[in-house]
Amino acid sequence: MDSGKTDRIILHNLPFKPMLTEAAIQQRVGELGQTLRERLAGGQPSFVVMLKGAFVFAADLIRASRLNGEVCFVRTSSYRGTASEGKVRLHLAPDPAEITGRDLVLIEDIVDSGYTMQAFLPELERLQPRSITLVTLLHKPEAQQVPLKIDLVGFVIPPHFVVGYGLDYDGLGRHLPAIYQLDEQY
Ligand SMILES: O=P(O)(O)OC[C@H]1O[C@H](OP(=O)(O)OP(=O)(O)O)[C@H](O)[C@@H]1O
Ligand code: HPA
Repeated sequence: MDSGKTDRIILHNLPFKPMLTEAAIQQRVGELGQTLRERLAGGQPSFVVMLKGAFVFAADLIRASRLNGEVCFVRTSSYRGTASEGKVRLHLAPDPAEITGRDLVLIEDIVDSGYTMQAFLPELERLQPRSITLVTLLHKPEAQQVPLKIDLVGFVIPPHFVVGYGLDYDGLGRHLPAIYQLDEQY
C-alpha cells in the first residue's frame, strides 16, 4: 500500500532526504499564482523563465496565475556539483523584443548565493523593461552573499543543497515532484 511517505533517494553518489512535499509545493505555487494575478490584474506580462532549473516551477506558476502573458526563456549556469563556481555564464540571452517596455515576471527556482540574479538583473535592466517582478520558489537568506530585491518567495529554506521540482545535482533530480535536501549524516 502507498503510505504517501517519500523516502531517501540517491543521485549520483549523494543521499538526499525529503524537505518539501509535492502537496505543499502545489499549494504554495497556487497561492503565488493568485498573488501574481492580483498584482498584475488585467496586464499582459512577459514571463521570463530562468533555464534550466525554473522550467517546472514556471510551468505550474504561469498556469496558476491565469495571466494571459507571453513566455520567454533565458539560460544561465554557475553550479558544478553542489557549489557555485562564482562565475555566471549566460548561454541563452533574452530577446529584446520580449523585454523592452514590458512588465516582466522573472521566474527563478532558487536564490542561493544571489550571484545569478546579481549578474543577470543588469542584463535585463539594460533592455529597459517597464517593470520587473522577481519570483523565486526557494530562497536561502543565510547563504545569500549579495543584496537583492526579491518580490515573491515561495519558501524560505535553510542553507542545504536541494534537488527536485526542476532543481538538479549534476543534471539529475529535476523530474522529482517533491524537494529533497542533501542528507549530510550519510
Ligand atoms: O543564487 P545562486 O547561488 O546564483 O544560485 C541560483 C541559480 O543556481 C541554479 O542555476 P544553475 O547555475 O545550477 O543552472 P541550472 O538552472 O541550469 O541548473 C538555479 O537555477 C539558479 O538560477
Ligand atoms: O541548492 C541548490 N540545488 C540545486 N541547484 C542550486 N542552485 C543554487 N542552489 C541550488
